[in-house]
Amino acid sequence: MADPINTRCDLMMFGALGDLAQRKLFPAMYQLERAGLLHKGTRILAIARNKADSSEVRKTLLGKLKEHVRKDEFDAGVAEQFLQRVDYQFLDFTNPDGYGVLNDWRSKEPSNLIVYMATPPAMYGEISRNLRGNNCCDQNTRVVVEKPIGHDLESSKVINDELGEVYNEDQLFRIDHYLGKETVQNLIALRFANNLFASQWDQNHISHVEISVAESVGIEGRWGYFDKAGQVRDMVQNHLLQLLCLIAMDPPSDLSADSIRNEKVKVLKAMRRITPDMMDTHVVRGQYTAGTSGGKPVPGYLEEEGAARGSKTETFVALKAEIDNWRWSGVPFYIRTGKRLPEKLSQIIIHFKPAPHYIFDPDQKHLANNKLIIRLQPDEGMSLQILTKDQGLDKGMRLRQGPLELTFSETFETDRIPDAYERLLWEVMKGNQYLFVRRDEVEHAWQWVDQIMRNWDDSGVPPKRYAAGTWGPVASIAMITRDGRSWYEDA
Ligand SMILES: NC(=O)C1=CN([C@@H]2O[C@H](COP(=O)(O)OP(=O)(O)OC[C@H]3O[C@@H](n4cnc5c(N)ncnc54)[C@H](OP(=O)(O)O)[C@@H]3O)[C@@H](O)[C@H]2O)C=CC1
Ligand SMILES: O=C1O[C@H](COP(=O)(O)O)[C@@H](O)[C@H](O)[C@H]1O
Repeated sequence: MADPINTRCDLMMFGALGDLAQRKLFPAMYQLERAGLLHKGTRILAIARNKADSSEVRKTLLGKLKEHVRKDEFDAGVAEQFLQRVDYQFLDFTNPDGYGVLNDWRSKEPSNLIVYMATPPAMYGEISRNLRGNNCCDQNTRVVVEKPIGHDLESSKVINDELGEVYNEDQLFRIDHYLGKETVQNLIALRFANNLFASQWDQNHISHVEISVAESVGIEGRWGYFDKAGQVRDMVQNHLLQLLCLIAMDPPSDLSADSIRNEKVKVLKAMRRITPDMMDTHVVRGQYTAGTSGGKPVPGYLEEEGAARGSKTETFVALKAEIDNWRWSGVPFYIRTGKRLPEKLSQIIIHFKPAPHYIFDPDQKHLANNKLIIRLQPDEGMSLQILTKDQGLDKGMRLRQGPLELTFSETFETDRIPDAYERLLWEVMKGNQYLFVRRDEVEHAWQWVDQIMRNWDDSGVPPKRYAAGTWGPVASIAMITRDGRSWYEDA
């Protein structure tokens, strides 16, 4: 068990009554309380624009904790203790004159301050200026901002500039919640603690890599947000490119934030631009139509609540990415992500090249490459597919493929895997930036995805349809089949 934070820090939560705060952030802080990790003096100021008082908001938060914390992890006593830390302040974030009360709250018991902006990103600059204008922040303030930062490179620069006017880079904690997932951090351990893999991790030994992040949910009532974003901005620009970087980066010299971030940036810079002539072979965009999910009928994207007719926003994308550097030359990274796919499943598959000289049954040659399957969620673990001799006198030297299997929950008898936001909030309190994204990472990632979206805008070609409950448009299967390969579950 980790030790509680020994320096007190207080938290101002902007957007405290929004979806993210209620569903993820308060439950995560409740879990830190349950684990005894919060400093006993830590206070939380929930800030939103609903006119309410602290006791009403505590009641609302209690209801949300009951809804979003697993039943066997909910303890009324811990919830009560946690909610005692919470005060509420209503405020229109755009009104600079309202921020004085925040300063009063802060100066009652000064401490290190964390400002969490669970608000639309366009507000980050204004909130920051208003905080500074009212002396609510200083050089020790840590500021947490959510993704996506902007909707393209240009708008992200504006937001980053606005944040940079008030805070130094070492005060900024840009969230990508995938970096808070235990299994994603495990990629660093897998690669750099096991020389077995480190020595095989390049184009000499790996033929291609697959990264799939499939969601069974649709857009969950978030049409207003999602239709402006789409799956590339919502998932690829951040989560999938971060996964790709962790798989592709060179070994960092240590575990410091900048060593890791420097290596990730090198990968992003080496990614080959996808030009208009590559769109047919390297990119597939899709949009779901009516179908089924969990055995029940579900509407298509254009029939979701609040939908506008004729939207071309993608709910699925498959990409063939290439990294032009010494390590990865000629090794495609096939990535795909979508909503309303058959199941929730995030996995990375490393396909190793076959042995240089094959001596077994020619009919079995297709089996002859090892695969490392890294399951990020659910059923976290990994499996190395290796070839052995089929047992029995009659089998000769026939081969069979089987797994060396590591399922974390079984092998390590883990009680529970903490939610990403628990880890991330805990790291912010400790002031560790290694699981957060630096400005140049965000901007290089935008640069790469922007050209894809520009190509879509220029061509005007609509997304390909796929029925909810299927693995995306058939074109995504054709994209990988053309290279003589298949997505792992089809193999
Ligand atoms: N929800 C999610 O699952 C995820 C969200 N994010 C990011 O997190 C951030 C928050 O998202 P989400 O919680 O979904 O958004 P919501 O719209 O649900 O919440 C935003 C909150 O900010 C408040 N707000 C907006 N403008 C003002 C204002 N001028 N004055 C006072 N309050 C204001 C809203 O109040 P009101 O309700 O009155 O409008 C609401 O409480 C976004 O940056 C999003 O991209 C990232 C990953 C996942
Ligand atoms: O950031 C986001 O992530 C979720 C998927 O996260 P996961 O932890 O459940 O895999 C996605 O549904 C959402 O649209 C996106 O904004």
